[in-house]
Amino acid sequence: MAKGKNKSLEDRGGRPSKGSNGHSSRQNHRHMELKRNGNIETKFPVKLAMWDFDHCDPKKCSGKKLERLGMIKSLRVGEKFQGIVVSPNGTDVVCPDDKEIVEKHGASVVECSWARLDEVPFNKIGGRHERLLPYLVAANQVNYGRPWKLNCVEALAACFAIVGRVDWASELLSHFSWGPVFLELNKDLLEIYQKCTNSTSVKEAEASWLEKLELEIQERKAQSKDEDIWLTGNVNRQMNQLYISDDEKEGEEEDELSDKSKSIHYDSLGNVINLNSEDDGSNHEQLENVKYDLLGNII
Ligand SMILES: C[S@@+](CC[C@H](N)C(=O)[O-])C[C@H]1O[C@@H](n2cnc3c(N)ncnc32)[C@H](O)[C@@H]1O
Repeated sequence: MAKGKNKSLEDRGGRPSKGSNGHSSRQNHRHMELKRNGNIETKFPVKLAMWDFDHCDPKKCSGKKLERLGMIKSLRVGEKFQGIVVSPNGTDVVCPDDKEIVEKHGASVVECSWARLDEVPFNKIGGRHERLLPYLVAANQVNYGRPWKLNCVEALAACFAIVGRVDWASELLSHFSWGPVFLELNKDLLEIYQKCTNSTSVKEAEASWLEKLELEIQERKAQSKDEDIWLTGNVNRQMNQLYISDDEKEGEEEDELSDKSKSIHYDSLGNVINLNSEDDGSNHEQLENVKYDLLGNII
């Protein structure tokens, strides 16, 4: 047990500190350890934070990995964040004009499951600068090749890259074997977003990119009448297997999609909007059979 000045409030009989999930959390102990080691908040040039709802397996979760590395701070429900909050609850998208806020106050994310967003008390978290991300494609092993649904480290890196801090984005992603692929995969698009100014101009750039993609898809479909490459599935996803270490493969988080996904469609955040009514979302077995096109639609 901790002694003297290292004793936690809990050890001293005070009220246990709580994480976002309301538990007296191991994270706090980890924070104490990191503080004692002098590691916390010294490992990244700006503040990184997350509200962690403990929906994911700690071994598989990018936010938790950043926490283990001493790079990100866990926030409590009720606590607000001054910097950019990259969140599904945003309305505007991250834009280069956000650079000053990012450099001054940092960036945060909401560590939760995409399938359980309705359990997140968005009114009790967040801040003045909540932002969506524009169209970008995930490189993580769970949602590889899938647009919009980035994991936490990708979301933070995307925010940094859009405001022109690619150096910070690279540094964050360098801790994940697949991480650098995120910047490669999205290089052209990130360069386009970096040339924008405000949220409206990023949305316009996104719209014209999506239009271009849609055209490419139509052209490819027309060209491949006999030999339909779309039937071969998400080529990006297959390629990604090359980048995954055995450790990470073991740690893969299952997606929340069911085998009834042929009738699933997504909104602009990649959320399911017409899940078959009798589907309780519990059947994960067919995940590997789910294929996406470049717009994130199930094919
Ligand atoms: C839903 S969590 C999933 C985390 C995942 N389990 C992991 O290992 O990192 C991903 C978080 O990243 C941020 N994020 C990812 N993609 C986003 C987007 N397109 N718009 C806004 N926020 C996004 C949000 O904070 C979101 O809650």
